Amino acid sequence: MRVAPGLTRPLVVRSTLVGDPGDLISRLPGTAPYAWIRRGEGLVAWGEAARVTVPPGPGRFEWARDRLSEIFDQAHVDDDVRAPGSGPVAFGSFTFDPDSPGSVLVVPRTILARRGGRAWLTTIGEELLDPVAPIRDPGRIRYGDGSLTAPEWEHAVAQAVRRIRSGRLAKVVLARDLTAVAERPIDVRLLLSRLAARFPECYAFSCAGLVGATPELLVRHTGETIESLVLAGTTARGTGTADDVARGAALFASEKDRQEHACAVESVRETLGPLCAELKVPEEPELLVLPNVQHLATPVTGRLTAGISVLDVVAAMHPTAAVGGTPTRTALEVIRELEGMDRAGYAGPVGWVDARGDGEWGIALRCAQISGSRARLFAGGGIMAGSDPAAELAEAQAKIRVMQYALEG
Ligand SMILES: C=C(O[C@@H]1C=C(C(=O)O)C=C[C@H]1O)C(=O)O
Repeated sequence: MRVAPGLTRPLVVRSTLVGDPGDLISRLPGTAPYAWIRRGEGLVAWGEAARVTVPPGPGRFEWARDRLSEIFDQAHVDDDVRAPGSGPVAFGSFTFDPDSPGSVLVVPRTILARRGGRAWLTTIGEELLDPVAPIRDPGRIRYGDGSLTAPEWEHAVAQAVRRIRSGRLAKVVLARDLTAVAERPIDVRLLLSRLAARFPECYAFSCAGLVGATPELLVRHTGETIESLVLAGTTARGTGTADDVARGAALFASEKDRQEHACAVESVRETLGPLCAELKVPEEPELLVLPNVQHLATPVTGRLTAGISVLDVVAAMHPTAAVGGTPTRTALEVIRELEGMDRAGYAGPVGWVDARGDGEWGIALRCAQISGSRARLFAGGGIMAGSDPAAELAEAQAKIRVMQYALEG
């Protein structure tokens, strides 16, 4: 754990109600912004009061929770707001693979939040004046292959299908990466504002260089209540209304996609069941229509038995079969073997947690890892016995377009 220079421990935290701050993203000063926003509500943050660098390995979520509790328990908190996300908050990103380095929790120095029509400001230590630097366009973007070319990735999908047909596993999610190089440094705020405007249904997020707009809520924890939105099963948007509706109906009727979705819902039911006194899982999925794709979606709600942190729920749930596969352990082996890359934060949990243990965590999809003028874009899809490599490649490309749009407008 590291406390920022110039700050004393214990941290001195103050949350106060403020007038409507307008568009939250426009208030971000520029360097290393943090964000979690949906439909104009959520949290933006900047600066760094403390950082927990999480070592890889089993038990990493519990380890991170304990280090964070040490910081939060000692803090002097003056909180007039008393809402989920008021008082000290940590933003976090965990790698998909427990054995990969790069998981982190950061307690920002300044947080601006809006929830249910109220807005508040949380500051740690002395209030700093953070001038908002103008947003700059990154200029032309040049793309390149990541670890695998498109044909190599199709080949990996075909191999996954063979492993599934041989009975080794029922489902595996395979992903690929693309590289992007801009003419100038990439301003995360530009990506966030484009994503939030175009994908208001999704959670626009930014944490430690991982930026995206995910439709998939891993878990929202408020008091005793938890919510999750399970996604799996995807089709493209149509060329017109009739085509759009027909594609949605075909997705809903597709046995392959319904089975793929059922795997994801089952993995969530199995992990949340033991934690909940009550768990509601609808019998049938809904259709979630996004600007680029349509998904089968199941909203799950539950009431927790014990007062546990959202990080404990994340620990139990990750990786769901929406991004890993069924059975999980075999799917992880196949992913490591066939993808030829480290997913880093892609498909890992990303979100925030407060000192009460409330928080919101998504699965980091439709995202890119940004570093200066470079980006690594990721997307994938669930592979079943009936998957067609060319169709899977097209689906991954449709998903990757989210971040291409964020970069290019
Ligand atoms: C793996 C991704 O998305 C996941 C896979 C889906 C699918 O295969 O149908 C749908 C939603 C997500 O759970 C991605 O966006 O990269």
